[in-house]
Amino acid sequence: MELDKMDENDWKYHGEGNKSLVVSHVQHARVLRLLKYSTEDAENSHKTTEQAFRHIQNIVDYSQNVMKPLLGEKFIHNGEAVKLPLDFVRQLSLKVQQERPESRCDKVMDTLSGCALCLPNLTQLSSCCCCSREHRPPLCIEIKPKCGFLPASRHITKDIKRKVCRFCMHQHFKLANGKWKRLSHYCPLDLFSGNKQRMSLAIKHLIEEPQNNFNIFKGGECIYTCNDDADVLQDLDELAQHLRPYFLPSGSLLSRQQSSKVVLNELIQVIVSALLSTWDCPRSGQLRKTHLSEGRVTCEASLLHRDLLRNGNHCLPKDCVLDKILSTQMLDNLDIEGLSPLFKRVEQHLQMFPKERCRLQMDGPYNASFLEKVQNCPAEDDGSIEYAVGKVHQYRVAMTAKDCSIMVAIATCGEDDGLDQSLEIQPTKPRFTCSVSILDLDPKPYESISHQSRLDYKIVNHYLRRTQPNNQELDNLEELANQSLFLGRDRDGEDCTLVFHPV
Ligand SMILES: O=P(O)(O)O[C@@H]1[C@@H](OP(=O)(O)O)[C@H](OP(=O)(O)O)[C@H](O)[C@H](OP(=O)(O)O)[C@H]1OP(=O)(O)O
Ligand SMILES: Nc1ncnc2c1ncn2[C@@H]1O[C@H](COP(=O)(O)OP(=O)(O)OP(=O)(O)O)[C@@H](O)[C@H]1O
Repeated sequence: MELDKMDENDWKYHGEGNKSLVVSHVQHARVLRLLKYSTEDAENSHKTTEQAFRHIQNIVDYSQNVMKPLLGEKFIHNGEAVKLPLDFVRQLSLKVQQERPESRCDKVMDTLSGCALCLPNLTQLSSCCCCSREHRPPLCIEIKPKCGFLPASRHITKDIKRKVCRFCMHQHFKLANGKWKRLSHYCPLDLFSGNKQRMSLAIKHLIEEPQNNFNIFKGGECIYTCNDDADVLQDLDELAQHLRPYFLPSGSLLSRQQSSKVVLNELIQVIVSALLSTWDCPRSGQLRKTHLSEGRVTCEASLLHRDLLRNGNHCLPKDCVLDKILSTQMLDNLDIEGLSPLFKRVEQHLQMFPKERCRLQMDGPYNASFLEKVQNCPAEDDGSIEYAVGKVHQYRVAMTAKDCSIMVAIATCGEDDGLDQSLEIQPTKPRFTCSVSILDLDPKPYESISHQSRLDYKIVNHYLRRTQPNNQELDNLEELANQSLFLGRDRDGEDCTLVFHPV
């Protein structure tokens, strides 16, 4: 990419989240990820290009030096912080504006700094030689799985948190607040269970109600996502028509309705296989497995039949993508309730000794020493600031793993195609090669921990009110709220990307 010859016509809108907007190159498998900020911050922002560049470089460092060792080399793709010509960025912003979903237009793209993150386009298989010979463009499935376990911390004051997972409780809160109009029946604990039946159902529920947890791309174009108009149900038949050439032989005599069922089912099986694959030893019969303790793998809100939940196999092949994400999420072993007093200890320490912020790496740098603090935090609280900081760092890393996305790129391949480093799955069915990546590995700001505590309270309180009126636990919650450690302003009114808490 020649930075001095950037032309907005070579780029198109690809997608966006809460903090960044992504454009893809029309020919090369590259994307640019540009930061966004709220309109009020646009007026007040006095950030220099150097600060913006540092912010993006921090994201790169965190992904490379912290998340990559934890999640596995093979799933993480290095990005590069780049400085773009301002004129190009302004033209690009105008060009993509009309493509943006209304629900994301409360924030604007950063057109002031010219800084961005350049990444490989993960919706396109990078290591597959067969695409050149195949007419079918690669498919890519993006899943934002969210938190896959029930907390077991002794600090938990609300028993419901040991029974119903955060995602399922959060659904009710989101519905009440108008974020979504229908409940998703997806349960992350089913996806992370390692049990193929449970995983298949989890993916079926994602397809039925994708919200912001599921997208499908074909040849790099998004063909299936959540409708901005949440009243409209997803068109599964249209999706099946897109998928038909990949999963059904061309002469198939099945009716349209039958074939829809078959292809969606095939898609689900391919996704399950990819999520369970251990890239290093795909055909080894002796895969190591990660077992979770029984109580932590089933959510009472999941729609699955209790027998399946009780009797199923609950383990993930060691080192598959779900295993890596789950074990990183589980670095949060105190729950926000156990972390809050430690966060307060750190806050007080920093108030007394502001210069310690740097030594303790509260905002980075994200280097080997930061990772060392995460990995070698003492097991027991010895009352030290080092312990508190270690747990805060672990919690932030876990938050990143709870909010990342998985990209499963698949392509069909002919009989004689080589497989390179991608993995052949389902050898007896139409043949696919597949690559799995993890994206959105940004550091979560230290300050966001106070928001997490308030949000946790709101989600649980709302869920209990909704499902168990007149519950004694609510009185305890009220009391807890009054004693709340965090009296700061709610993030609902302050969330923004370019606040530049130096991360
Ligand atoms: O707190 P959660 O679980 O609602 O997660 C937020 C996500 O909401 P979700 O529940 O997935 O719809 C939220 O996603 P959406 O904007 O709702 O698509 C963001 O990913 C947010 O991260 P960040 O603050 O932008 O870095 C996420 O916030 P963090 O908690 O990761 O900071
Ligand atoms: N390297 C990539 N290749 C292809 N698509 C990408 C890539 N990075 C991001 N995307 C697409 O852009 C979307 C937004 O990116 P991303 O999730 O990083 O944004 P975000 O603002 O950090 O999200 P969040 O709301 O979780 O904070 C993704 O959901 C994905 O569809």
